[in-house]
Amino acid sequence: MSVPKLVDALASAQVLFDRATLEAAIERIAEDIAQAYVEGEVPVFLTVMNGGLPFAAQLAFALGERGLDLEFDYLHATRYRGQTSGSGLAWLHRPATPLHGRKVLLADDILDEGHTLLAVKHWCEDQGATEVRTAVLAEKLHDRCVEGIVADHVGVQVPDAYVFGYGMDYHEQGRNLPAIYALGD
Ligand SMILES: O=P(O)(O)OC[C@H]1O[C@H](OP(=O)(O)OP(=O)(O)O)[C@H](O)[C@@H]1O
Ligand code: HPA
Repeated sequence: MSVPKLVDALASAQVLFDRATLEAAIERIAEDIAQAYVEGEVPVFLTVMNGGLPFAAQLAFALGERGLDLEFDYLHATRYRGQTSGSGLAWLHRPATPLHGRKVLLADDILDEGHTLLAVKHWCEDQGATEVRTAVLAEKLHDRCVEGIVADHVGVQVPDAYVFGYGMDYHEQGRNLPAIYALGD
């Protein structure tokens, strides 16, 4: 089966948030997060790959600028696998850093139905993390979110449409677009 083309999606897509707006949102999140830790604390900073990568990188710099050191690790859990609707969550990589007794800061691109963040948060707690703080660049507005998960820090709210760019893929394309787009009809 042929892969839908990014160029065709872009032709009918709508820009929801441009780069400057997203960068400002990340600075705002960083300000709040930096205040949530006491001096000298070093949380384990877990990037949820792949989509969380651009957001996590920018957030990490913004936190470094504010004097918060981070211990980096990452995980890869996926339930969309390049498609525009989700199914069962598959773990492709788990963090190697022991989480027992540690504070964890999770960074992901989007909280949509919430299954991914909820499962990852529970897993960190099962590993013995003393606190799991969650930060997402975007939160999708609808009433299909699984119970028990609310992101602690949210950059922007997006409408109930498939969105891509700034880490999020359109059939594994467009992750490095420096804006968030909503897919058109
Ligand atoms: O709130 P949910 O409905 O669970 O969806 C959110 C998750 O879906 C996307 O990951 P995806 O499965 O597409 O993996 P990817 O980051 O590798 O693209 C996104 O990066 C989040 O991790
Ligand atoms: O709207 C979305 N776009 C990209 N990836 C996603 N993962 C969950 N929802 C989305």
